[in-house]
Amino acid sequence: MGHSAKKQGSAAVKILGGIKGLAVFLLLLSGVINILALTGSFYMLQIYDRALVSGSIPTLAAISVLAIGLYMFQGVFDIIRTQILVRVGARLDRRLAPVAHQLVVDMPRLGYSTSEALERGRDVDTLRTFCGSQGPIAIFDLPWMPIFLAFVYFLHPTLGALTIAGAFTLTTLAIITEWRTRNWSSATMASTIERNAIADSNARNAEVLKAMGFASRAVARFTALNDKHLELQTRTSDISGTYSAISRVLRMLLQSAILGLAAYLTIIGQLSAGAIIAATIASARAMAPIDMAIGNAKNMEAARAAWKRLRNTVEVMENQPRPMRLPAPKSFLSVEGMTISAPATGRVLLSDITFRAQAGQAVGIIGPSGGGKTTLARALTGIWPTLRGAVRMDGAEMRQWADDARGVHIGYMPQDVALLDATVEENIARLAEDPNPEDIVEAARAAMVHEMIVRLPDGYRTHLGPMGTSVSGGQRQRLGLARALYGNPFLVVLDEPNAHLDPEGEAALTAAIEGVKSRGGIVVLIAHRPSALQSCDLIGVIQDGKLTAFGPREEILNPRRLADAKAQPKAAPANNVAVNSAAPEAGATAKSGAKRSVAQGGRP
Ligand SMILES: Nc1ncnc2c1ncn2[C@@H]1O[C@H](COP(=O)(O)OP(=O)(O)OP(=O)(O)O)[C@@H](O)[C@H]1O
Repeated sequence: MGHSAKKQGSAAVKILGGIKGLAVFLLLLSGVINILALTGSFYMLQIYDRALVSGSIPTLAAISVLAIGLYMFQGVFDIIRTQILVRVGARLDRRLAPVAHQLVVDMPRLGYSTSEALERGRDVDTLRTFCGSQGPIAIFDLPWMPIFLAFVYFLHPTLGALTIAGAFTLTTLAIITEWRTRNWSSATMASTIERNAIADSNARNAEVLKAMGFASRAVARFTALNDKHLELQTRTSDISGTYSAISRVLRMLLQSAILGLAAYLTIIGQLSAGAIIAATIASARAMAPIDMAIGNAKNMEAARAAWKRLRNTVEVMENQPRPMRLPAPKSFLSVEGMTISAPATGRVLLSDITFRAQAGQAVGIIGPSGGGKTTLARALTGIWPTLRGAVRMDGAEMRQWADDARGVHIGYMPQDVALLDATVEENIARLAEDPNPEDIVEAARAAMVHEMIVRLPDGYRTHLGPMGTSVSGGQRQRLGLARALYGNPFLVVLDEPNAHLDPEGEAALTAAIEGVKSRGGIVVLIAHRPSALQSCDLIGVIQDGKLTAFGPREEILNPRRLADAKAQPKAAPANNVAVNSAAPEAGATAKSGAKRSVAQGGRP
């Protein structure tokens, strides 16, 4: 507990570095503003008890000039305070936005919905907006309340006692408001995420909804969640609105009570006439921050929750070790007893996978749908961490590389290639700031997509639109291949790269694989169609989360075995035949094959 509190403290210190000093300054500035806010009360006292009694116009003029001067000072300090708060908000935003966005990028990969991830990004907005609102002003004014209480007490102890009782009641009300809105606010937040996740999913499936005419049902599903969200929001607003109204009424009641009590004290000769108004003004001013805090309870709670989440995020990010820079890998890839679980559910998807490939080799991974091939690709590229065992490049485990440094040596083409909302050039060069055009063209040529790109309206500078939707499925895959090959990475993982490819595209793919092999890279190719496996030296079969066979291609894709498999009556689709039928048998030999190939450094 103590340890984690200390860590949280250090995260907070890091974010708030420099801002804490400003907060102390703001607190002192608020003190000055609050003292100056007594001007009105003092003015009343002086008018009634001095100017009117003496009947002196010069006294009246002098008091008035002094009061105007003090009011102006108060105004100037108020402006300074607001401007500082806005800048504190901006500074927090500048510090937190990159961390929050890093989280937005990381969360979907770990099984969270994109809308939940985006909500974390909005936390920064919430915090910044709060800094520019009345909320922090109320917080900075609250500690100075005793000034006004003391002033009223000084006028008459009974008036002071009444004001203190009022302040106590209103503070209790503020605490109850905060406590009552807290749970509702988090429920409202959860419902916002749920509703936005459905909106996001509907938007992504727009074409399917239109084509098969179930858009209205999708809208109805969204509407139901939206109704739930609105109900929660209404309740939260009802609660804070009710308490805000109660607090306002109480405040008015208190003000009248003070006026009445002051009048009574005047009648019985214990108070001057000027003190009646002075006491009323000062007590109203004492209550103002509490009232403001209650009025802003919803925003305060939202900001508090946002701050807590962001602070925890910073803490997690801060505690990640910063790995040392390693030399570029150039010899081998080894997977050693690797077990992978789904980050979101913890379900084991791949267990005890072991194989090895040397520089210049291509490994084909085949197996039935849902067997775990994509999971393997995610593990090899460091997208998902290993639960047990390790993936190593030249002996160094994936986590020993910082993401940026490792990524340079990895080319990855996912099953569903989605491109960034950027130009062709930026997409291929992985958003590199000042990429070498020759490298981009080299990657494009290797993916045989250069000719296609130069025919686009703006060539390499063509903007691809959201998710790269302005190019065809096949073109997108070839651009994805070019991006994977950019910078000649050591390990190129291609997840069913031939799914949308025409014969020309397949030829490009084969040439690209040969290219990577000849320059001493390693290709891991996940494929359904055996035709794509020609360039592979090794083949692994992944079934039910296990590597059931691994060895030289000729051994695993034995033509006799294939023929035998085809002859079997229950043969599945051609591309799965080799996998489904040959695997168990191959598994027996290839498991030893796998061991042999590991022992021999992966050479067939
Ligand atoms: N993000 C995820 N969270 C939880 N389970 C997952 C996730 N992704 C995949 N799975 C599960 O892991 C198993 C393996 O999936 P994977 O995508 O690796 O299969 P695959 O062999 O690539 O299949 P295909 O050939 O159809 O692409 C499946 O049972 C799937 O339901």
